[in-house]
Amino acid sequence: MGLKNKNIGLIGTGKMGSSLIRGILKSNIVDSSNVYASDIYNQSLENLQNELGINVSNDNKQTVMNSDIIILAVKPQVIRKVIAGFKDEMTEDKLVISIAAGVPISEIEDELNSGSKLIRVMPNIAATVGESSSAICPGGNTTNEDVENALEIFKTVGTARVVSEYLMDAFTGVSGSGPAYIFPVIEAMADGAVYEGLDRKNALTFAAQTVLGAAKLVLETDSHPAELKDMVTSPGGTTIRGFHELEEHGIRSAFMDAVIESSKRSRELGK
Ligand SMILES: NC(=O)C1=CN([C@@H]2O[C@H](COP(=O)(O)OP(=O)(O)OC[C@H]3O[C@@H](n4cnc5c(N)ncnc54)[C@H](OP(=O)(O)O)[C@@H]3O)[C@@H](O)[C@H]2O)C=CC1
Ligand SMILES: O=C(O)[C@@H]1CCC=N1
Repeated sequence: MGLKNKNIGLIGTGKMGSSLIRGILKSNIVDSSNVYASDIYNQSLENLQNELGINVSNDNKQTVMNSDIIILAVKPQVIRKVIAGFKDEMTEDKLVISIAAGVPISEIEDELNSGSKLIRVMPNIAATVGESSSAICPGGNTTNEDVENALEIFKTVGTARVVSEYLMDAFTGVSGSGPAYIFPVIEAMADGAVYEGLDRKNALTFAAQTVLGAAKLVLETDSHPAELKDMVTSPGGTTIRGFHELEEHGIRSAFMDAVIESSKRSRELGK
């Protein structure tokens, strides 16, 4: 039971694949000798091998043959072609985990041999620093142990919970894509501080720590964000002046629309 002595394979070592490899190895749930990775981009493989000591190959079949759990971290647009290339190496004991945005479980199961075990996951790039929030959705042929293994892998890189598949597009909108909506917020807040005379390094550090602190307050207190906002906002003070400015620029609808459009795009990618 558990991941001890299991081999984990990554197909696709781009931004998300390499983020997961780094996160998983940092947690020591498996040894680097238990990790196999393949990609068509040689330089990223060579870098990962030199830096982390994992097994690498240009041949996805090698990864599948050597692995008990195979994480598919290629773009949704190529996932069907990638599966077609390795499906002959699949056996019923192997578990495939797809992190492709939008692509439904039924479509991937159709591409794999019948009876194949599949789990769909939506993590995010904060896996690199152990702070992903991953939504996990098991396919029909998986066992409780498979789900436990997937939870263990994705809990090493942040939080992870099992969700219903019909909500995966919404999780993609808010959490998969979400970090990209917050980075410009941090940069723009730092820009404001630079405008006011702070040096860039301090401006970025203070802006990022402020976002981290605000997120922790939401997660670790039972308070509604509006209540927390009111705690900062003194009557006639500094915060309400800044807040009025944000409201004038339609901050809430901008962020809501970003998540809604991202979720819509996730649904489109599945068609
Ligand atoms: N980036 C993110 O924050 C998140 C991404 N995802 C999902 O993760 C998946 C990967 O995204 P991301 O890491 O951003 O994409 P990347 O393009 O950075 O990584 C994909 C990697 O797969 C490689 N690749 C392409 N074809 C093959 C093939 N036939 N065999 C093996 N490797 C191949 C690509 O090589 P090359 O570049 O040469 O084509 C690239 O290195 C996507 O499905 C995405 O929806 C999910 C959550 C968050
Ligand atoms: O932009 C994308 O399509 C991927 C999926 C979620 C985050 N990045």
